[in-house]
This record gives sequence, C-alpha cells and structure tokens, in this order.
Amino acid sequence: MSASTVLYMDHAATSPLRPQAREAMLATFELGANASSVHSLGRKAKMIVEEARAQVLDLVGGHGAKLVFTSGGTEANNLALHQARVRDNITHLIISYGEHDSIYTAANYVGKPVLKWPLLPSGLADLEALKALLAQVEGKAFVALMLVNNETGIIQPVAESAEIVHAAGGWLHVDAVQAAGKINIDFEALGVDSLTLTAHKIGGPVGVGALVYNSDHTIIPMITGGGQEQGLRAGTENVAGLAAFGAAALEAQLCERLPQQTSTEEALKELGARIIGEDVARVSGITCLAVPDWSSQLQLIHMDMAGICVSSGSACSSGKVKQSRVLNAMGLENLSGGVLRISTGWSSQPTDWERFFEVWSGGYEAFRARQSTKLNIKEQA
Ligand SMILES: Cc1ncc(COP(=O)(O)O)c(C=O)c1O
Repeated sequence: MSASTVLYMDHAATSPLRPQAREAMLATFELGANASSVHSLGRKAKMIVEEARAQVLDLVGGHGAKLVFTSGGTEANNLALHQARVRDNITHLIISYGEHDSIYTAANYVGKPVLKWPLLPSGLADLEALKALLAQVEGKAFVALMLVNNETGIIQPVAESAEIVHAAGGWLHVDAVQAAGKINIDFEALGVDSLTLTAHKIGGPVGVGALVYNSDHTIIPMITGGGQEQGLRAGTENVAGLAAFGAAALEAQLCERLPQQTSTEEALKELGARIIGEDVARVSGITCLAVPDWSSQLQLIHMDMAGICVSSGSACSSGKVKQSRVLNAMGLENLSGGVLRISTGWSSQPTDWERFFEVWSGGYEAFRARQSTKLNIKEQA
C-alpha cells in the first residue's frame, strides 16, 4: 500500500511534517553552522534559534516566560521533574493517573515519595483529592497535570489546579504536548510553573521540544557540559530542528479547524461504541472509542488492512497494545481492552471521518456476525 493511499488518523502519535517546517529545516541545513560560533554564519544560526524561541513562546502566550529547548517532550518532562529532585524544599511529588509515561514512570526515579492523584469517572482530575493529597505533604509538592490527555483528548482543569497547588506553596508542571495547536494556550492565564511542548505533535520534526517556565524560577540543568541554552541544556543546538519547530509553532497558532467528528461519534454510539470523556470538555482532534467485545488488536489489524492508521487508546511505545492506565483510573477496566484512538491534525480532511466510519462499522458488524454464528453453533452442539 503506498503512502498516498493511506489515511493517516494518528496525529496524536506524530503529526506529519508541515511544508513550512520542512522548508525552514532545509534552508537551515544549507546554512550548516554552529549557533555558538562567533563568525557571521554562527551568528545567523544563533538568530534562527532565537527566532524559534520567540515563535514557540508566542504559541503559548508566554511573553513574560522563559524557554529552554530540549530533545523533545520526554526530556522537557524529565527536566521539570529534575527541579523536584534538586530542590530540598520539595519533599513529595503528586502525579495524576492521566500523565504520559515520561512523567508518570519517570517520577519514580526522582528519589522522593510519589503520591498518585486520582481521576474522576468523567476523566477529569479530582480537585478535592488534590487538596487532600496536598494536606498530607509536610514540605512542598511538585504536582504534574497534563493539559490535554493523549488517550482521551480530555481537557484538564489546569488553572484551577494551579491555584490549589500555589495556595499550598507547591510547583505545578503541565504537559501541554497534546494541547498545542488544538486549543489556545495562555501560559500566564494558566498560572503554572512549567510547561512541556514537543515539535512533532504540531507538524514539526521529532527530537525537538521545549520547557517553558515562569521567569521567577531558576532552572537547574539536567544535562551539563557546554554553555548552550544559557547554560541550562548542554549540547550543540539542533538549529535546523529548532527552525522547523518555530515554523510549525507559527502555523499551529491558528489552531486549525479540524474536521468535526461529532456526527461520526453519534453514529458510532448508535452501533454500541462508547466515546470516552464525552461528558466533559475535549479537544476536537482526539476521539477515544471503546467497545466491550472487539479487541483493540483486532480493530487495529482491520483498520490497517484497509489502509487507515489509527492507534490503540493506550501508550504503545513498545509497539504492543497494552491495557490503558488512564481508562482503568476512570473505572473503565471492562472497556480498556477494546479501545481505539483516532486523532486528526493539520493535514486531515473532512471526508476522513466518513471513510473511517465506513471501514470501522463494516468491520464491527462483520465481527459481531461471526460472534453470533459461533454462539449458535455452540448452542446447537
Ligand atoms: C502527552 C505527551 N507527553 C509527552 C510526550 C513525549 O514527547 P516526545 O515524543 O517528544 O518525547 C508525548 C508523546 O507521545 C505525549 O503524548
């Protein structure tokens, strides 16, 4: 199957490179200079890095904030966690069950007690539970809550959480990787201490990300060596990648009108599917559907054979389908084996949902017909 006949509905995993990002990247490859060099080409490279910094800060309304570039969202989340590791006054971490593994699992390596912050059955983080957890902390807490969940698309109450965390003297980190380009992000209005972004979810390249932070804070570096990034992140700058990140951020500011999935979701529900998080605010661009009988694995195979790239709802960094921690935390263990995540982005077309529905519904009906034939044979035997 050629790439042109494939329907890509897995933007939450990686969004294809935008033409503007590709162009910026190629132009910078031509330059071929180190941003730390003092000669004219080096200074030009440095200017490209600084322009990208301004473009990415613009995407999150972070005009009064600071930004350190990283190798992606995972490193930015780890750099945020590092702040908890090195600050003696931070005694505990409070991590929501919805977090990406680059927070959820990495928190266990900070070396301080980790308290797990439950989700409500709606999928929203439980703010009363947050208050109760903070009350258990004798020192200060580092708290992590993502803005948009990567499996369900649910928008979390970050600004409210920031108020609660700050009233207790803590630090609130927000992973905004899946929010960027889908909803407007206003760093100041959210009132958080640090915020993670990655380029490849907004049409930039893989391997480039950023930690935006409140300029009242001093960031302690995790990677040391040369003095790049004002001494906050050593390593020769990935100038071409950063130029592309900046170009993608500029385009993503428009929060493109993604094809509406509402009518398809209604049709899916009529066939017996459940749309996870349908009672709370979600981004358009991520739909998580679940059925009790047709496994994620079989759904993925069926869709893939028809040339449609989707994902299981759970993280599948190992290429395997595994149970969803997020759905389990919502009390949906019974559904978590039959989950499918469909995600759209800048290159998606309105007709994509129609083709998705045709193929998925055909597969599900055929699956159910096979199941009832099996049942009849059993009953007759
Ligand atoms: C919510 C969230 N945070 C962090 C990451 C990690 O970003 P990166 O792939 O750039 O390391 C991802 C990527 O899947 C994500 O979805």
